[in-house]
Amino acid sequence: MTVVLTPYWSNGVQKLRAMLQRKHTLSFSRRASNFHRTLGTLAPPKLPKGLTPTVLDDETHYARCLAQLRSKDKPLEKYIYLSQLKEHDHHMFYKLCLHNMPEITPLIYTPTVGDACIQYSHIYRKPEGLYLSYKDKGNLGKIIRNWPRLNDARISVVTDGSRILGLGDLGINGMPIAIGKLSLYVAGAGIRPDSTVPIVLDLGTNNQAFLDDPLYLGLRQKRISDEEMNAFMDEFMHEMSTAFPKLLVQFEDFSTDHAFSYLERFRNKYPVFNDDIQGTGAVVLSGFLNAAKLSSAASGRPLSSHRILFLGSGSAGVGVAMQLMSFFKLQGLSEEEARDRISLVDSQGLIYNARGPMAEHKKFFSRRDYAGPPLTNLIDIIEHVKPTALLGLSTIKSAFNQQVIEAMAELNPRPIIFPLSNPVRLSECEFHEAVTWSKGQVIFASGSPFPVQEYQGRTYYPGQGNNMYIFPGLGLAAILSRASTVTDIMVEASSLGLADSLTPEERELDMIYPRVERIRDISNHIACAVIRAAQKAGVDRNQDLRRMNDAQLSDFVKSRMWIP
Ligand SMILES: NC(=O)c1ccc[n+]([C@@H]2O[C@H](COP(=O)([O-])OP(=O)(O)OC[C@H]3O[C@@H](n4cnc5c(N)ncnc54)[C@H](O)[C@@H]3O)[C@@H](O)[C@H]2O)c1
Ligand SMILES: O=C(O)C[C@H](O)C(=O)O
Ligand SMILES: [Mg+2]
Repeated sequence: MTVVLTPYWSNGVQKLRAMLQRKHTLSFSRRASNFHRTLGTLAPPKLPKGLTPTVLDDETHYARCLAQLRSKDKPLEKYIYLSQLKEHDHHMFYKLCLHNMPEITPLIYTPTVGDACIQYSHIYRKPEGLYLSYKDKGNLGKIIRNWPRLNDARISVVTDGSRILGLGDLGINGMPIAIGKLSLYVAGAGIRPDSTVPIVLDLGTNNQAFLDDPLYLGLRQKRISDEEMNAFMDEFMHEMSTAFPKLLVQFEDFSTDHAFSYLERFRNKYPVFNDDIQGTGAVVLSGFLNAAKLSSAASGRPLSSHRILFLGSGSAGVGVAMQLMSFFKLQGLSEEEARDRISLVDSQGLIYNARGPMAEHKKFFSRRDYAGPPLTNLIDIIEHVKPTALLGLSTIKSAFNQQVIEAMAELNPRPIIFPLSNPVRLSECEFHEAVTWSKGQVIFASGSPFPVQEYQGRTYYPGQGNNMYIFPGLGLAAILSRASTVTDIMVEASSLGLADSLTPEERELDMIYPRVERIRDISNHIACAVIRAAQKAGVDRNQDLRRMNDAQLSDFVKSRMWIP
């Protein structure tokens, strides 16, 4: 056996202990002779004094870390603990994640990551990603090349912090969103930790409280103009593609206008996708496919007869509405007919043509068959549209109140209610409310997690309609197939793959999304579907995968997943 001691010594005694423990179970300082025997001819190294007599073995240390985590009362303290664990021992961090997904996901991701963002400049310990500011313009290439693992980089989540969850403009404090998404890439799809690059673009902030906060880490200036931002983004994307030729870029939490405009500007030039538009669209289409079947089974009405009402018409609302067009097209409806099944509401009420000028992204779904007067009350809108499904991407807490849920339950034996805004405190309604007010009939999915609910002797399982089910598998597929672009068909394939991944037991329980504990299997399933879609579109630069049959492809995807 070859044992190279030097690097372990230089890295510290704890790592030597960990290495030894992985191979042997000996108590290092007490049994030096044993140690000597096990390592053959190597002389026992001189140990620094003062170590614990018990060697850390993985299982005991895992139990210790979990106990340390659980000993903290506040989610934000748990977040800080986990960040430090990740920095110091990323194997243990991901082991904890993988074995406790339902407990840890809400800590490293929504809802706690929202608090971590708000507090970021206060809880900050050390840099955890790449920070590029407007002051660096003209020099972005040099700074990007400072990234220590240039050749390993495969996936970057980039935010400009301008619309973090439903919390608004958080400037440079958006960094934890990029970090959290990438942690889920690693946990959920086995992307190698070394290949992830979290990036925040600091282009100023319009958040006055942050500008006034002496601890705020970002530039102390208002956001730059659209023209300045376009020039910055062009330089940024160009430099990223030359520094990291194999990188996929995920745009995250850009304010709605920029979310749409940068997706259009770059999607045919570089491998990029927008998580809030495309990832959310895919995850909701998937849940809706399963929900509509349950709802139609109860009502006896065909799938093609569903009508969907959206509260919220930003990047997420419109992104989901666009993706749900596929639901109706899959039922044989034309583009026109599909569009007529979808109605959108924004802060001024139902969106219709005669209302007057509107943002570009709202025009497609603006109703032509209604001339006014303006409908601003949600109950009036529900009575007018008679939806089978009500989806919330509005950031308006409690917008789906008792009256709203009861109105939906009156119209439908099994109403579909998806309050998708994040974090949990901005959710349009809570799970227990939807269950109680609909008398147990609701088919429910929310953006952030809610606990399981008992109602009249039955257990109800909330779905989590969050893009976290999609992006890990979609990203893994794009990386393994070396996709030159991320096409709409690939995004749709991720959605159909997810819808298809429920087990018979999950379906039996009326679940519309699979259990998050199975995330790696789900990501594998999604990745295979997306790779096939990339192959059909001819955007796969790694064409070796074309020769594999489905079983071989799935084994290959699994074999490429990093395991802590
Ligand atoms: N579940 C998920 O996976 C997921 C994914 C992406 C975004 N989201 C959530 O969706 C929400 C919206 O994101 P976005 O990017 O579209 O933001 P956005 O700010 O662009 O959109 C919000 C929309 O809500 C509308 N709105 C605001 N107040 C309203 C009111 N009183 N009545 C009706 N409509 C109102 C606005 O007009 C706008 O159309 C956020 O909370 C975000 O966290 C969830
Ligand atoms: O980050 C999330 O939890 C989902 C989504 O991307 C959002 O912006 O809300
Ligand atoms: Mg987002």
